[in-house]
Amino acid sequence: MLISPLWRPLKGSWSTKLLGQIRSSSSKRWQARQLKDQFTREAAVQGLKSRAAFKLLQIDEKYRIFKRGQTVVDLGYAPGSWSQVAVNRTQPDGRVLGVDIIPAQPPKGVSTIQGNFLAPEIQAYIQEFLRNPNRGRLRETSHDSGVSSLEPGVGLDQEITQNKDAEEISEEQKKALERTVDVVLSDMSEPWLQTSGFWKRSLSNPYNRMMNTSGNNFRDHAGSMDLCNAALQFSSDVLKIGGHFVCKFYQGTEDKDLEKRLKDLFQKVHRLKPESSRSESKEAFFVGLNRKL
Ligand SMILES: C[S@@+](CC[C@H](N)C(=O)[O-])C[C@H]1O[C@@H](n2cnc3c(N)ncnc32)[C@H](O)[C@@H]1O
Repeated sequence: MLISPLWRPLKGSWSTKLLGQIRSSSSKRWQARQLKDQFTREAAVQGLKSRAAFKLLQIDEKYRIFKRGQTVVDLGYAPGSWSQVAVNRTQPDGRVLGVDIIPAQPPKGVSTIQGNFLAPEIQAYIQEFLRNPNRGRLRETSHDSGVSSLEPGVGLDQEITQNKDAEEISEEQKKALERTVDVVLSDMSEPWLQTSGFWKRSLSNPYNRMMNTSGNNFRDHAGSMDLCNAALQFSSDVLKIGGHFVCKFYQGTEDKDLEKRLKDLFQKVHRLKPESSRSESKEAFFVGLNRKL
C-alpha cells in the first residue's frame, strides 16, 4: 500500500502547525474564515478527501486512539477522509472497514460496504465480515515468498481459545470471541435526499449527491442521537476490551443520556469540539476510551 510521504509526519503534524498559524492572526472574523479556508485547502494539498480529516487528527493527537495493526470500523465513511487517517495510523498491518449508505469510491487500503447501518441485515453482514480477523487486512509482500498472510489478532480472544475446554466456554466468553474491533468511528449524519446535480455520476465526490445537515437543529440533533446510539450498541457487540469509540453528534437535549450510556461502556468519556469543526455548527464529538469488560 502506498501512502504519500506527506502523510507520514505524526509529531508536530499538519493540524498542529496549521492551528498555530491560525491562532496568531489578529481579526476574529478573518481568523474564522482562515480556519475554514485553510483546513479545506490543506486537505486538498495533502490528498485528503475532505477537511473532516482534521477533526479526527486533532482527536487522535489528544487521545492517541490509533495504533499500528488495529481493526477500525468507520461508520458513515464517505467521502473517506477519516478512513484515510485510520489507514495511515494503523498501517502496514491494520484493517479499515468503511460503511456508508451512499455509494462512494473506497479510499486506498479500505474495504467498504454500502448499506444503511440502521438496517439489522447490514449490521449482521458487517459483523460477519469482522468475525474473521484477517478479512479485509492487507497482505504483506515478502521478498522471498511472494504474498504472505498476517497472523490473526491476539489478546483476550486468543487467551480464551487457548484456555477453552470447548464445551466449557461461557456465553460471555463466546461473545468476547466475536469482538475483533479496536476502534469504532462514527461520523454519520442523517443524509438528505438529493435535490440537484443528478446529471453528475460521481463516486469520488458523494457530497454532490447528498447533503449532511438539514439546517434544522432539532432534526439534526434527533437524527444524530439515533445514529450515535446505534453505533454505540454496535460497539458493545464488536469492540474488544480496551477498544475506543469516536462519534460525531449534534448537540441538544438528549446528548446527556448518550453520554451516560457511553460512561457505562468506557472507562473514560470526553466531549469535545475540535478547532477544525466549524464554530457555527452544533456538531461536537464524544470519545470513549478503553472499553470495559
Ligand atoms: C459527514 S459525512 C462523513 C464524512 C467522513 N467521515 C469523511 O471524513 O469523509 C456523513 C456520512 O454519513 C453517512 N450516513 C448517514 N446515515 C447513514 C446510515 N444510516 N448508514 C450509513 N451511512 C450513513 C452519509 O451518507 C455521509 O456520507
